[in-house]
Amino acid sequence: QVATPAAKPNVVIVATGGTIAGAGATSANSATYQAAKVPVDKLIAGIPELNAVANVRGEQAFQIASESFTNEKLIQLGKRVSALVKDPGVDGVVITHGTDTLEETSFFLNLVVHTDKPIVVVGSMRPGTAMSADGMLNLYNAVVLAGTPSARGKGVLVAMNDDILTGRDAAKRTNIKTNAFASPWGPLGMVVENKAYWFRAPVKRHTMQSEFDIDTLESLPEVQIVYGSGNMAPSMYDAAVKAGAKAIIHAGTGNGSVANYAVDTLKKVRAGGVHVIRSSRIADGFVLRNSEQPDDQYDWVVAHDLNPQKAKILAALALTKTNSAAEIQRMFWEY
Ligand SMILES: NC(=O)C[C@H](N)C(=O)O
Repeated sequence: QVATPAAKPNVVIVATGGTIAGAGATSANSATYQAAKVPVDKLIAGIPELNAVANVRGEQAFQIASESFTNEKLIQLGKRVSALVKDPGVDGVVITHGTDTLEETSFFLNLVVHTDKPIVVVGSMRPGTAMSADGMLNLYNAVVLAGTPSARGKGVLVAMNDDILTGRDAAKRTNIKTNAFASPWGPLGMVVENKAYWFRAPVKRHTMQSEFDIDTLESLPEVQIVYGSGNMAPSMYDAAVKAGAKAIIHAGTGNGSVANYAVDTLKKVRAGGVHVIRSSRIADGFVLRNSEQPDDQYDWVVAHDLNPQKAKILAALALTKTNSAAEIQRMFWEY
């Protein structure tokens, strides 16, 4: 009796642009190129091996370098992904994305799309025209992962440089090398030769367990980041408030520390109804309540292990639900 081959999974690639869709003048241009040039159908046609692992079709959501993402684009992308995963004919979704803000988008989708189907965000550090371009294998691995049943229920995933990272933690650590992405808590696993190997699973709330739902979201409150350093200008916080921020992420030095000459300004910001959330500018930051500053007394929030750009995403979503600092802090512990 001849075994019938397992049906190939149906995977949709939603393209947004980035270097994975980039093109350089010569094959030696690995760092000088134009992002967001190659359309999704050409990306797919460039990897005929995809046909062996999944039934793939592409959609072009945007064609931008990801530094140009906005809240409106995040919501538009989230709604499209949410609609796709509701389709019983779709087994998984891959999103091709620039690497600059890939970590924000992957965390956002991890928080707002209610599905246990694999959603895999992927990018590349070199354009497809460069020697040793990384986009082809990254995209191939992402499609393999999106069609892998064991990838279900693990939240949004990031497939870069053979690693499987959680969309919650994945962060860009360098702007030139192909091993650009890492998580403070390590990868979940690896994709090697069409197969996903798992070594850990996420424990924070995501997707199906999330209280945030893209289907009920139409906009996000303004949140801005102020970068901490020596010789700060406290007026930067006032400028963020003037720009309409409903929360300010303080990307502090070390423990999320605040310069003594800036504390009064931040206390005034809080007194004016804008939330203050202490994160850290360092890689792998970990900010504890009442360390360095009396957060309880000032009614401030700490970002826990979330870097400033990820804290910005969660703070914006939190503000769609509550204006209580205590409730916002609960969300930073749980997601
Ligand atoms: N590697 C990349 O994708 C960088 C590019 N600036 C982007 O984020 O779109």
